[in-house]
This record gives sequence, structure tokens and C-alpha cells, in this order.
Amino acid sequence: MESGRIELYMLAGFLGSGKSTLLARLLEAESKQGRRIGVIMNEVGEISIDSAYIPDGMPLAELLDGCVCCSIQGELTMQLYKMAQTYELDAVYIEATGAAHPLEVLDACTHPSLAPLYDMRAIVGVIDMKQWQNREELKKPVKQLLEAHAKYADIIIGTKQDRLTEVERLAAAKTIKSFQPEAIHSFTSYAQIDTGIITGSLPRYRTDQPHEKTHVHQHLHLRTYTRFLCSALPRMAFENWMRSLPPTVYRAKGFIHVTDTPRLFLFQYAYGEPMLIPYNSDRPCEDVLVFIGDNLDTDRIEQALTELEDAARSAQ
Ligand SMILES: Nc1nc2c(ncn2[C@@H]2O[C@H](COP(=O)(O)OP(=O)(O)OP(=O)(O)O)[C@@H](O)[C@H]2O)c(=O)[nH]1
Repeated sequence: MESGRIELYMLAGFLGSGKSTLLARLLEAESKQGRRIGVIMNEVGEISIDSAYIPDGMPLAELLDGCVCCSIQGELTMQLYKMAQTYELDAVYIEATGAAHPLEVLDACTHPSLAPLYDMRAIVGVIDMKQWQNREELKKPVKQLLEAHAKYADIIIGTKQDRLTEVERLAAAKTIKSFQPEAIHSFTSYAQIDTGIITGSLPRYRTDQPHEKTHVHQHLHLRTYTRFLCSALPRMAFENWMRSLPPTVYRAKGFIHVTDTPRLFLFQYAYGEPMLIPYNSDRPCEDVLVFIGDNLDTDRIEQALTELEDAARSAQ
């Protein structure tokens, strides 16, 4: 467990694309390595089917009867928190329902309360290659979801090669690669992949960060940047700076203190508008901000936050 935090992997893919098959293969590989693994499974129905793939004794949380990206997003955050508190783990795998949008699941995984506990490693997009090739025939929302699983993936596993002819297989691989060229790609039948492309292989830490706890997760085009804060921030200046961020910063959230009051705030930012909500918690919260965006300029964010911290300290 690098950096003392638990590695977190999300398997995202349309219904029936092969997520559980891939998960079973990953768990087998992880157990051979002797790593301690937890699993969170989300199924839309009231009964979990996929958890049958999980070996006895492996920590498992099931989120049933709701899609993690709509009705039970808060529950996923809570389950992740509980799992980290209850077990000593090296990695946790989340299998989202086939109906979940990966960005919504990512939102739950990057809740600021989880920042000290988890290291979000990768979104693994599981794509049924035949369905991909025939996607123009799908209803628009299904096609969009299928494409989102490829678009936001760090690693794409194209599945069910065995259902395609050689010509179809080459064509599907080519279009998936050109749709999301920055991902790592692997095309397979029944998840016969080199599991090392998922576990422990991505560059995740920037070495040039002056702030010891600062961490960058390179999501290819989509990036998550987690910045622990050293002090309270001047509220007005902070809010004005947030409003000046480019629209490609889709989302930010965190826990912060501001200089004019000792109380803790939950910070939320979406569509250009920052919000500070007084927050009472019986859990200890570290001051932290999480940014999610397209090609985030992490240097500029880091510099601006350092300046805000310096300004707050010199005003004291
Ligand atoms: N032919 C073929 N079938 C596969 C492959 N991978 C998985 N399957 C089958 O496809 C079906 C669905 O696979 P799962 O792994 O359960 O898919 P899932 O994405 O977890 O499904 P949901 O949880 O319903 O979204 C199962 O019957 C698998 O055995 C493959 O590469 N080739």
C-alpha cells in the first residue's frame, strides 16, 4: 500500500459487458500476489448476483437496489469510508452497475472525506467489442453511456473478441483506440489479460510537488487533483479565484476553514459557482480540496492555493 493509502479501482462498463468476469480474474491475480483486497459491488436489483464471484472471506460491501450514480452515491462514499476503517487493505475494486455513468461514480470516490484514505488509481472501461461496433443501432442514451465508458477510462478492456471475426475484431480495436487514444488498451476474450496493466502500473505521483501531501491523479484527459491545505483560506479571495477558473474545471469539493471564523465548511463547486456550507461532523476531517477537470492546470492551481495560504497567514 504505497503512501499509506488504499488503491482504488473502478470497473465501469455497460450491462453484461464483462465486468464481473474481469473482476474475478483480477481478484485471482491479486490473491496470488498476497494482496489484501476489498470489493464494493453495486447492482440495480435487490439481490446481488455478481458477488458470487467474490472469494469467501474477502471484505465485500453490496449496494443493492439502486444505481450508484443516482440514488445511492452517498452510500458508496460511506461504504468506502467504513471499509477503510474496518480492514487493513491494499486495494479496493468497485464494480458499478452497467447503468452507472463513470463520472458520477468518480464523484462518490473522490469525496473529500476519502482523500486521506484512498488513492484513486484508475477507471477501467469494459467494452463489449461487438456492441461497440454496432453502437449506431443503439438508443441514443445507451450509445452515450457506452461511449462514456470508453471516453473516461484510463484503461480500456475490449471484451468478447471471440464473438467477432478477425476482420471485425481489428475494426473494433481500431475504432476504440481512435475514440480514446490516450487510454491503455487491451482486447480479450473472457478477461485473459495481463492484469499488471491495471494493478500497480500507472504513473500516479508527481515528484516535483513542493507540498508533501499533494497528489495528482492523471486521468489522461480527465484529471483529479487532490490538494491538502496547510491553513485557513481568505474566503472572498478564495471564492473569487474559484469563479475565475476555466470551464474545463468541472467540479471541485472539499473541507476548508476560512480566516474569519473557526468553523469547518463543506466546499462545493460546479458550473462556475462555489458554495461553502457549514459542516458538523463527528469524524475528523482534514482540510482538503479535490478538483476534477479536463487537462487541469495543476501548477496554476497549486500556485494560487499557496498564494492564498500565504495571504491568510500574513494577515494574521
Ligand atoms: N463470449 C464471451 N462471453 C463473455 C466474455 N466475457 C464475459 N462473457 C459472458 O458475458 C456474460 C456477462 O458477463 P459478466 O462478466 O457477468 O458481465 P457484467 O458486465 O458483470 O454484467 P452486469 O453485472 O449485468 O452488468 C456472462 O455470461 C459471461 O460469461 C467474453 O469475452 N466472451
